[in-house]
Amino acid sequence: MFRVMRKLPVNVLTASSWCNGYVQYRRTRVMVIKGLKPQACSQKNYCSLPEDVKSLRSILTPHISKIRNIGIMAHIDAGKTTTTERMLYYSGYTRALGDVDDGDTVTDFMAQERERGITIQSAAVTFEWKDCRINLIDTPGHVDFTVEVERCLRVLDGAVAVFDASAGVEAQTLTVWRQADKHHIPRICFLNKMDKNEADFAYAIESIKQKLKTKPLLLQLPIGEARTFKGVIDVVTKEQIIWKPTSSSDDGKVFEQKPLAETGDLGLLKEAKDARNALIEQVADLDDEFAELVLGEFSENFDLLPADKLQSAIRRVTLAQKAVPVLCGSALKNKGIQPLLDAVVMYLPAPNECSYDFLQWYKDDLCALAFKVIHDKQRGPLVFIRIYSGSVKPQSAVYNINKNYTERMSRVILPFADQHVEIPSLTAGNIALTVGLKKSATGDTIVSSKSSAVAAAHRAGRNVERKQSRNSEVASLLLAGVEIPEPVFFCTIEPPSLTQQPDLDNALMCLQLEDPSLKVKIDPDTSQNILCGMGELHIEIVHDRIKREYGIETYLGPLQVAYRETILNSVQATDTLDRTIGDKRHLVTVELGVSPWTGERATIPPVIQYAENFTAPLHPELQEAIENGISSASLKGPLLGFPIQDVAVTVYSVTLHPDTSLPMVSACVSRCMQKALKKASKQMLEPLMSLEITINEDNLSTVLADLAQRRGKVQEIHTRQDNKVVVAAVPLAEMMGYSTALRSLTSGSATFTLELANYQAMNMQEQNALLQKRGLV
Ligand SMILES: Nc1nc2c(ncn2[C@@H]2O[C@H](COP(=O)(O)OP(=O)(O)OP(=O)(O)O)[C@@H](O)[C@H]2O)c(=O)[nH]1
Repeated sequence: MFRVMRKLPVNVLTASSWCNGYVQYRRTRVMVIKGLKPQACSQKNYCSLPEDVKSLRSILTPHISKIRNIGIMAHIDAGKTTTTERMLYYSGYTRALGDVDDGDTVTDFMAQERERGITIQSAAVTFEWKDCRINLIDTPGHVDFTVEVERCLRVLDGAVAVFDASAGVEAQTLTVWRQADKHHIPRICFLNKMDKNEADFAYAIESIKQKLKTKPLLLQLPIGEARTFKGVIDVVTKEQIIWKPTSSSDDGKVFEQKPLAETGDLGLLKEAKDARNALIEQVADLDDEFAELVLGEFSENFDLLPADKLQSAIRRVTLAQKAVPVLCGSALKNKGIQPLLDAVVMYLPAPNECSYDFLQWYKDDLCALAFKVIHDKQRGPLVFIRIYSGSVKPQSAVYNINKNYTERMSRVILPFADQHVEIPSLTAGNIALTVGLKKSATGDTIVSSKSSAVAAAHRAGRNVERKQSRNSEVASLLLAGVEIPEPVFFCTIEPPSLTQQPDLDNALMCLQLEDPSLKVKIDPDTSQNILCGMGELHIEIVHDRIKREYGIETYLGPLQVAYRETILNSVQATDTLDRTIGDKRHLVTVELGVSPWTGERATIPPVIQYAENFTAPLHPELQEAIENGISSASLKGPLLGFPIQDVAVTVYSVTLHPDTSLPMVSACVSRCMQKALKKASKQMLEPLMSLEITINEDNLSTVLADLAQRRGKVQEIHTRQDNKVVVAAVPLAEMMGYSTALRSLTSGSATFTLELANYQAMNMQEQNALLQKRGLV
């Protein structure tokens, strides 16, 4: 029935740590699903549920308790891809074991994409294991407070952490582990590469204890070491599981599982009993219900304790994140993956076992999070959504809270195996691929209607209709979505010829939907496109993607820091605009004042107040025109034209000739505000970054000396394992090329993360130097 799916290893460049300004290029294997066009299609490229595929039918409407939304996280090269591939193979998702070694080039990849009009990356693959539906969600390999990682972790209910058993916990494992801690995600550890000569089970366990500060629950012990590694002892059931090649295949599908008591291997049996007793004691320490059971009925002989009682207790402590089950195997040698899948089903939570605060606001209404957008050249954007409550149906209108926009979801698809199965509806807990949502971007929250959002907001104690409600605070409250940091770098981007401008605009629009940390603006003076991103390499990667994926060779202007401007004193101004257009006289006089805003939180849109003597209630359209004028003036500060921050505007009076149009009012307000800003004492604000560098002690003094030259202020130096961790605040302007500089200072042994802390006032000397550089002093 299914066409063969082949996984093509393709090297592409992916951005990892985008929002910290520190991006690493990495070669990633992208899953390309071949034979997309199903055989029994009701419509082109779509397939209704094939009648003869019973298993499909059974998993299309699983009970929520039978769903697992999981991710696989790992340090680079720990075996994430190989493990995932085996999972897909044993579940029947793929028909052949994929080739993990590098092979095809990016060009081949692009050719594939062109040929079929779509590339399905492994953003979320759905497969069946036992009677559960597993949605495996891709998590990026390199992570550190990134939008990419945030969006993935946001939709995961559980995760498998894969380790190289010869290396134990590596740097990136620590980072992803911390991220998962932050999102309270229950985990299972898989010690991979047990076939390697250097594999060391005990060492890996110790490093999990020491470095991750967690309690590993040894659910398995390896049988054999390195080349002789052939299987595992299941500590919970006291069984041995041995993978033996058959005469026809060595794909690991066949394995032998039997109680150790029957094998006659007394050594292994003793090992299993000791490990089981230790496990029971450990779990009893963490779970009162289990402790009662063990100390009562089974205190004399733990051997009599049924495996299912122990499994239930392990599940409870795993979900409570008091401990982490550990399994082992060798993905490459096809050993240990089926028990790992069993453990995913058994110990990781179903969506209804995870608590999400915002669910109470929506009750049974739809609430879903768009977590990935991919572009299909024929069908437009395909949006992956995680449904938290309610359900989605094809041909239904949905409301996007972030965009304040209602749009139609034309199709709901389950990307199952190599088929896109159209489904009539999908309920809470599921991951769906939707067609028709043209404006929805990564991180947006989708609900059934605007009134449903308003009702949810009321339940959450907020009023969505209020003017201030579109601010990010309320949006994130309603969505519990992904927090998108403000871009801190920008540059101009131009197509090779004006005829390609529409193509470039389209490419930029598509990329923005996929990557919410990328922003594109138009320079009002030059009409050039301005690309705003989170770091030097973020912008480089966007540049590269436009070339590779859209075939446009663009030119980037010099990279610049996104400064802001503010004022230090209160000033008033008056302005009059008097123009006659045709037979109409547009006459308006505006009087307003600007002053520094001293609220708790920094604000970019100016805080607008109306003077008390503004007696007559303003017509809403006139008010909108006035406020439009204020916001347009605030985008261009009086010093260098950067946006204004922390300014309050008081409108004293607006006097109009009856024929005056609203755009004229906006223009006059804008001009008057610019006049006021110019009169005030002005201050440049620069982005201040918080920097964390992990280095070995030998490099500490060199790195500190370099930081001092970059106007960095060291806030803390502490020890992490054998390394020193330096925490500092450094102006972004001093961090250009830091990745290369740090590499050369430490011979490549250091790593760093960079995050926007806030905007700080520049001292007069620095400010003058900057203005001088721009020829303004
Ligand atoms: N010996 C051994 N090698 C393995 C095992 N699993 C994976 N490898 C090898 O380790 C290398 C990296 O494996 P991948 O599966 O690509 O690891 P990854 O974590 O996905 O790597 P990135 O995507 O680059 O982060 C490949 O050469 C694999 O063949 C294993 O169980 N044993």
